[in-house]
Amino acid sequence: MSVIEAERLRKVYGTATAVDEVSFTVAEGESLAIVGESGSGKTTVARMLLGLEMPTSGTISVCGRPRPAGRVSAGERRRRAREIQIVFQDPYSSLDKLQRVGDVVETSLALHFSLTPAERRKKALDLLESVGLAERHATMLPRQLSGGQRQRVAIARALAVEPRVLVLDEAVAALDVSIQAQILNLLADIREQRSISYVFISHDLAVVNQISDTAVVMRHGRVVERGTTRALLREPREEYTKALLAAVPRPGWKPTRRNTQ
Ligand SMILES: Nc1ncnc2c1ncn2[C@@H]1O[C@H](COP(=O)(O)OP(=O)(O)OP(=O)(O)O)[C@@H](O)[C@H]1O
Repeated sequence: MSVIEAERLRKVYGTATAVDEVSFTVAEGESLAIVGESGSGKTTVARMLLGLEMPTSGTISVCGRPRPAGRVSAGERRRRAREIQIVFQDPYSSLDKLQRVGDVVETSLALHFSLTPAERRKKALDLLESVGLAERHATMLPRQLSGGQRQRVAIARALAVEPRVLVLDEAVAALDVSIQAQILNLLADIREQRSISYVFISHDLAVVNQISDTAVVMRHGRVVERGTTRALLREPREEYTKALLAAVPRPGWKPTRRNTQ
C-alpha cells in the first residue's frame, strides 16, 4: 500500500515555477529520496506534503486519503500530524531554546495522547532512549547539547506522534560526516523497528545512498530521473545526475594539489 501518492504537483510563486508536474509514490516502509541541487524544488515538495504550502495544482494523498485544500479543524490537523511529521536541517531553530529536552517530547505526547503525567514522563524517557539519549539529557536545554544530540531530540519529538511517514529535509546536512553516519544508522534502525516510511530530502548522493531504496532526482522543479538508488548511482542516465554524483567524494579520493606557480 502507498502511504503517499503525489500526482502532478505544481507550485507557482508569481512568475516562478518552483515545482512542476512532480509525481511519486511512497510505499509502506519505503525510504524515498528526493535529490537535487539547491533551488531544485525539494523543500517546496516537502512543505506541500506537510500541508504547510498548498499546491497550485496536483493532488496529494496520505495513507489513502486525499488532502483537500482549504481550512481544516484542529482535530483534523492533529490527525494529519499523526500521519506525517518532519525533521528540519537545523534543530536549533526548530527547538524552543527555553524548553528542556524531556519537555519537548512530552509536549508532543500531550498533544496527541491522553496519558497521566507519570505515563507521559516514562514514555518521553523511553523515546529519548530509543534515539540514543540518556535520562540526564531530559533536563538539559538545547544549547547544552551537541548538534547531533539536538537532531536526536528532533527525531524523538517527531516519533512521539507515531507517524506513518517521516520527512527528513536535509536532516544531516549540518552535521560532521561521523555524526551524520550515526544519525543515518539511527534512522535505519528506527525504520527496521517501526512501520515507518521516509521521504529523505538531500543534495548529497552519498548520504542518500545510505538511507534510501529509491530516489527521484529534481532539477528546476521537475523530476529528471528516478529509480532505485543503487541503479541511479551505478548507471545515472542524465548528465545532471552524473554531475551530482561527480561532486561526491569516494573512498580513495585524494585532493589533487594544483600547481600555482
Ligand atoms: N515562498 C517562496 N516565494 C517565492 N519563491 C520561492 C518560495 N519558496 C521557494 N521559492 C523558489 O522556488 C524554488 C525552489 O526552492 P526550494 O527551496 O524548494 O528548493 P530546494 O531544492 O529545497 O533548495 P534548498 O536546498 O536551497 O532549499 C527556488 O527558486 C526558490 O527561490
